[in-house]
Amino acid sequence: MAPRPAPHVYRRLLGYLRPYRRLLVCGVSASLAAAAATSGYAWLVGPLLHAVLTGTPVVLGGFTLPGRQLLGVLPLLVVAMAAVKATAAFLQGGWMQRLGQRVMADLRAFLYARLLAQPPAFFEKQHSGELLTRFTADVPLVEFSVTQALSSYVRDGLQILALLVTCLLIDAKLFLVTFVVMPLTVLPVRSFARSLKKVANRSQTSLGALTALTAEQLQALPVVQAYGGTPRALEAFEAESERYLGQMRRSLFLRGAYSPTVEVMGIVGVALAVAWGARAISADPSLSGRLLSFLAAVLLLYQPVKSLSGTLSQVLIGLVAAERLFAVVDAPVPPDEGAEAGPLTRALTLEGLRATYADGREALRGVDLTVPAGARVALVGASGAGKTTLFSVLLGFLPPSGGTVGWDGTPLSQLKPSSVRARMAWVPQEPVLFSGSVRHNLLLGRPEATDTELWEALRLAHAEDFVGALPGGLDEPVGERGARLSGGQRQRLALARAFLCRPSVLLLDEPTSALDAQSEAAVGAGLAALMKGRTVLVIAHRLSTVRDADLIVVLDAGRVVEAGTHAELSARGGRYAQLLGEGAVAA
Ligand SMILES: Nc1ncnc2c1ncn2[C@@H]1O[C@H](COP(=O)(O)OP(=O)(O)OP(=O)(O)O)[C@@H](O)[C@H]1O
Repeated sequence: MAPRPAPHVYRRLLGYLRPYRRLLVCGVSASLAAAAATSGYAWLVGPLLHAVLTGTPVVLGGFTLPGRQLLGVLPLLVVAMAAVKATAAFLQGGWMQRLGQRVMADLRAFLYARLLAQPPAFFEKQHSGELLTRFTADVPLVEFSVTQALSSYVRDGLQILALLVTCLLIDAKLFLVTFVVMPLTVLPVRSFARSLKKVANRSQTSLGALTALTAEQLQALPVVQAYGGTPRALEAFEAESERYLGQMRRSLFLRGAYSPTVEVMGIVGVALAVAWGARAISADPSLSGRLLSFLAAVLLLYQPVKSLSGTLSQVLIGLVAAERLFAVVDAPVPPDEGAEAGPLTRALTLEGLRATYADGREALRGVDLTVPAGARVALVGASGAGKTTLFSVLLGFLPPSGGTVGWDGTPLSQLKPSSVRARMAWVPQEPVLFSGSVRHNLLLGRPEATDTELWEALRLAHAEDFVGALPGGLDEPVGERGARLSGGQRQRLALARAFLCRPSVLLLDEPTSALDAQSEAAVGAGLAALMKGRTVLVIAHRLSTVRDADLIVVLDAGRVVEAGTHAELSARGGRYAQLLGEGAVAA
């Protein structure tokens, strides 16, 4: 994606505020009150101090107060102003924080929804650990740009504006002398912004790489340990961590140097004002009250200016994070539209089907195949022949690069992908379970299923006995990726999940993992029950499955090279017979 200028990104970020306009108006109003109270201080302090010190009367809101009487009124006024300012600041902080949190929750949910709609190819390009940093590191940075920064913009910005206007009204000439240096501050701010953006981008990328590396090593830790790879894993981690620290050091240096630079420029302005003011007072002593007010306003400017300049550097980092978030959000998502697919009643027809991966590798090179409804078709072929790719195309994960797939005669491209998936159940070779309870795992395909239905599915999958024996039954946690269950138990839960979906078409990658004889028998029985009465496409690894299939399709280098029954193909002595001989299909 072409890089966009930061203001564009910020405007887009602020677009997320739209649903919460009322909160924004409340926050800005409270900021206005706080800014007015602060300027009030400056406005009053000069004449009041002048009156107290010299005893001359002062006119306040139409009342003429004698100088001495002010000694009683002054503390009350100061307390009243402070109370207004504190209340307004409290309300403003609360409202703006709430606003920011809501916006961030929306952005996070939007980002997640976009990720969930992406096909597997998207995740091949980016490491999942790196994508996770978008949530864990980038979102909080953006959060700052919207929550605290927005509060700071409104609060400090209004305060600065109000104090500047106060200064101008107190004495226009003094104002010009003091703030003549202001335009000069633009120069360091601009070059600072450019450098900081560059460094922030690099440090976020480096943090992403660090997270990706950590996630991968931890996920595969038993293998890393078994191969004695822990020292190398630590080395790689430390190297990446060093790179990240280097970027952070640069970023912190830039941020650290920025505020003092702006401060020094401000002090130069104040010094000019004092010099000019001192000369003016020596000519006209009545100006002293005005000068005091003016200096009070300038001093009150210090805090909001400092806060705003700190905010600016954080915002720049937040914008870099926002650009990274938007890059994910803007990645095109395949549309989920088209006619609703009904249950398969006639046939699944593949005509000249081709499929090419993003790297240009053509995995299917013109597959012709008809799977009649209710038939069991076994796919066999050497490793890399294209069996899994065929499943990916049927599931809509990989768009065909040529040819068509017909669902009862309707091209798959005209059907809504999610409705086609809802008619299928896919049981991968390695069962995929999530941390959570047995129930949580089963309900994935049909969230509304009752406990009775769950037990029925478990019975059909030959998993009823072992789930019944678990202390928590359906509520028993299965651990991360089902780590607390045996391989055979995991497989049977995956089968029960497929039962619950009541699929019309079953895509099965037959499990061949080294199960002991007893659990293999249980998994086999569950599989047989699942296949009964359904249209089944099974990547077969066992002879019993192949033998029972209505049709055996032999794939080789992305093409169907043979098709027929076990008896026909065995007798032919072609590729199928060769595969049997090589043990690609085991007894
Ligand atoms: N994501 C991918 N990107 C690029 N090429 C891929 C990808 N997945 C698979 N391939 C390639 O496509 C070809 C077919 O792979 P596929 O996984 O469909 O084979 P398979 O028959 O299922 O093999 P196995 O029995 O070993 O699982 C192989 O050459 C493989 O290297």
